[in-house]
Amino acid sequence: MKIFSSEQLYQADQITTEKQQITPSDLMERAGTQIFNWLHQRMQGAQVPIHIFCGIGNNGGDGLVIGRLLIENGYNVHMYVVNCSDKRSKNFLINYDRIKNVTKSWPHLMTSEEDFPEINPEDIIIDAIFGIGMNRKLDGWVKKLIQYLNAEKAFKLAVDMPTGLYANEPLQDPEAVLQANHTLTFQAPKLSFFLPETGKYVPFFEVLEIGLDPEFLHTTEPLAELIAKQEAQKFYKQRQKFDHKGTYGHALVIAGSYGKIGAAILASKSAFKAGAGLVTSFVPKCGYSILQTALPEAMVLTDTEDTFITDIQLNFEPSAIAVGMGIATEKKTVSALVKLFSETKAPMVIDADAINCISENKELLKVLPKYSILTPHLGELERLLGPTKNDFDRIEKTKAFSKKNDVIVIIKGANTITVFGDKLYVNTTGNPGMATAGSGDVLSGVIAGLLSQGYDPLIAAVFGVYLHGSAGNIVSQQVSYEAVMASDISNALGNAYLALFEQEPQPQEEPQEK
Ligand SMILES: NC(=O)C1=CN([C@@H]2O[C@H](COP(=O)(O)OP(=O)(O)OC[C@H]3O[C@@H](n4cnc5c(N)ncnc54)[C@H](O)[C@@H]3O)[C@@H](O)[C@H]2O)[C@@H](O)CC1
Ligand SMILES: Nc1ncnc2c1ncn2[C@@H]1O[C@H](COP(=O)(O)OP(=O)(O)O)[C@@H](O)[C@H]1O
Ligand SMILES: [K+]
Repeated sequence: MKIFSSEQLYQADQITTEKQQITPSDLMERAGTQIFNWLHQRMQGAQVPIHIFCGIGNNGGDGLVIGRLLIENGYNVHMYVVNCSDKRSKNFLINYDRIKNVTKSWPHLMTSEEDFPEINPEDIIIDAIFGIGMNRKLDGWVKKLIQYLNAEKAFKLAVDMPTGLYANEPLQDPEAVLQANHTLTFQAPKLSFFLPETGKYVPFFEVLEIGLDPEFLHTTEPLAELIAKQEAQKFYKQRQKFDHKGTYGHALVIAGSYGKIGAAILASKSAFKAGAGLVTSFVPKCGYSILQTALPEAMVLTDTEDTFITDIQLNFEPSAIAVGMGIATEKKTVSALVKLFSETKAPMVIDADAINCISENKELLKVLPKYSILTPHLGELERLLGPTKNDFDRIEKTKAFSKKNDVIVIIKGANTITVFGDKLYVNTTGNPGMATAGSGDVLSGVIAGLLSQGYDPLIAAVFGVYLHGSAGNIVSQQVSYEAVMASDISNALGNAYLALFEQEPQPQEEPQEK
């Protein structure tokens, strides 16, 4: 699914009205009707008080349409206009006028704190104050209204976006954002829903299609691409009957130091689980017996040094490499990386301490192989790029880094984002159970396993992140978030592949009366 910017959505709006020969207020009617249908299906006429707060722009206009339809269908509706400015939009005014046709009680005009209504915990609040058109900080009584509503226990439903958030710009005032329980967003999710500083205000959302021009939606390069099952399925390469282990490549995992050999085990095992034909682990000498015991399927090569990596000597040509998990940042390790980066032709995943080595020794950037995949968590990323001001600044700096160095960067987190030049891929799988030691090592192994099977680096990155998160979801459903361990995620990779083509359970039909 595509994530469009607010500018693109305005453009889509305009093209749609032109091509479909409808008025903007017809489009608003569609949008409001979608939300009404959503509510009506769930409420079935229940007389719960619904408080609709409408701004003075088109988001407010949507609120007025929703209110009108609810009133027409006999719901218990209380409408308010958050009258913070005289500049009411044309389509707000059209729908303001239409309210007259369905009720004698005109929406309550709010102009100060004194107008804040009483709301009970069982009531419903609909936030149609601002949507994608918010263009400045909320202040004065409007900010107080948001805080007042946040303090209420009533269920809060946001129209298009929670008021106070921007679609694709950083948050200005965390104390002036509506804490919506649910958001119904039009046509495409917004980038801010997926970033840590802003996404926390959008715990649940659904996309409601409003019939924007399909050609525009199809042909426009989006701000980002959301990767869910439907997208992930397209990446999968079917195995052929006469394939043999050579077909799936020989992955090399360079990892571990004294006390951190587990990183090499987790990554090597995950490369196998992702489908690599052969896996060799390169570790300091101290890791030899540990690896041979823990993972008999892997071949093991060792450094001359006992406790850390100093010189990577190979006796084969790997088809993919994952390097850096638990290798520390000793000077000799940095030299070994310079040599590896300069000489190796295989596609590479660069993780953890290998990223830290780059941050501390910028000369490594000069030899970074093209299309390498870097997999930093936020701490590693800040070390690499320097401090960033906010989530959006971080994305822009990562794009610049990716372009300058011709690499793919995976920003790991709740919604991991893969960055390649200006392209962004936002992952939808994963859960807080995966915030556990070693889960990053598993991801590096998975991506190396995909690379070794011949997946293109960008696809290996995006697909690997999806499968890894999916495995994490499968495990957490079995054992709880708390009990997820990295080795469980690795073990669940097989189920993640199977889940890729599993049919979703169909909703049970209501029993029919005879
Ligand atoms: N294609 C789409 O996405 C569609 C969008 N529609 C709705 O239209 C919304 C966008 O409408 P608008 O562009 O009118 O924008 P909004 O309704 O979000 O409000 C913006 C208006 O309020 C003013 N304003 C902005 N920030 C303010 C602040 N902090 N304090 C006081 N005034 C402020 C602006 O000058 C502008 O007039 C969407 O979010 C959606 O709800 C639908 O009606 C139809 C289709
Ligand atoms: N809250 C979360 N939701 C979803 N995924 C998460 C969450 N926290 C962590 N993860 C995932 O777990 C992995 C953690 O990686 P990392 O921090 O490198 O772990 P380690 O260094 O212990 O191996 C990443 O893939 C990240 O996206
Ligand atoms: K809103």
